[in-house]
Amino acid sequence: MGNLGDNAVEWMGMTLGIKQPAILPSFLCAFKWLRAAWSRSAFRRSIGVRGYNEGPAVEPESTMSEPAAPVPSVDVLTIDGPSGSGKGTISRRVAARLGWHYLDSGALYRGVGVAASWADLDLADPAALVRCAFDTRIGFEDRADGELRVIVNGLDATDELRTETAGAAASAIAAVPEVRSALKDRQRAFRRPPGLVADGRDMGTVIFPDARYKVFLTASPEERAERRYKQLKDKGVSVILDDLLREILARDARDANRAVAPLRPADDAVCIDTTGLGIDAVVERVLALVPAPRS
Ligand SMILES: Nc1ncnc2c1ncn2[C@@H]1O[C@H](COP(=O)(O)OP(=O)(O)OP(=O)(O)O)[C@@H](O)[C@H]1O
Ligand SMILES: Nc1ccn([C@@H]2O[C@H](COP(=O)(O)O)[C@@H](O)[C@H]2O)c(=O)n1
Repeated sequence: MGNLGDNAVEWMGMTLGIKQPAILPSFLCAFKWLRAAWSRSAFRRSIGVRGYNEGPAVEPESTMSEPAAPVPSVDVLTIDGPSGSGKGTISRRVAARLGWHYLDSGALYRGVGVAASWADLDLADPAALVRCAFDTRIGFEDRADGELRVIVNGLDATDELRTETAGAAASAIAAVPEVRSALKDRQRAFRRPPGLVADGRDMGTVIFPDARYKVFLTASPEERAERRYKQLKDKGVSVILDDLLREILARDARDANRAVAPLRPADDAVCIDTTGLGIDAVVERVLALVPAPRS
């Protein structure tokens, strides 16, 4: 398997079966960055600079059984990318800095996957999975220590959700088109003033195609596996690095090659390769795209 995470063009090349010369992806990414920066600054001039609003960075309680109508006028920053590229970490920090809401869309897929396994559902039974997607209550609690806890059907399932087993189950059910449809409105319901940072695989392409700001994060598979390894080790979970790398590559391949909403950068996304870049540096790179006064 080639390096899946270097940049957006490589992802597209993989999907199309084209092998890109090594230099081309970086060049095209840089070109896209410049083009996007140009159009954003032109747009900014036409509307003026928005004000800063204080607001919760995290959806306090799921509204999933009663999705609100989407509010297209509310600013959205989408952050898509493969597993371990840092979407969750960067999105939470950026949302906190902007005072915007935050949507961890992967937690929805993971939550449904875990609920399906609790109910002993057959992952190959789409009808049962769709029912489960509609019935599962998923809420988020922002802890004082900055950790986001995920509550599935009233139970704190955060630790179970973060396992690679839950990730693989989520990836399997996420390939079922009807499950994706069932979760669409729930995700759009997170779009509320003053703004939303949404992380996932199809935030910029399918769920919020009209988002004003779009980022696609990548990093080499090896670095992503190392990050995950360290993350799990810090939590006292014993894992083997090579196994993690294999699992991450398998999940990336499934997410990128599925028929519906495959993992890929939106045409107007800014690609950031975070290999060798620290968290703070990535946060600043993302914040630089959003022209709002902030602390
Ligand atoms: N730029 C970075 N440099 C070093 N470590 C990072 C960086 N970004 C994220 N990390 C760390 O990598 C780990 C995985 O990050 P995170 O969970 O945010 O990735 P993700 O893209 O949301 O993954 P997934 O899609 O599997 O949920 C975390 O421990 C996080 O602290
Ligand atoms: N917008 C999304 C978000 C997630 N998925 C699927 O869920 C899996 C777990 O997501 P994490 O971000 O928590 O790692 C992921 O591998 C995808 O299969 C999705 O399809 N669309």
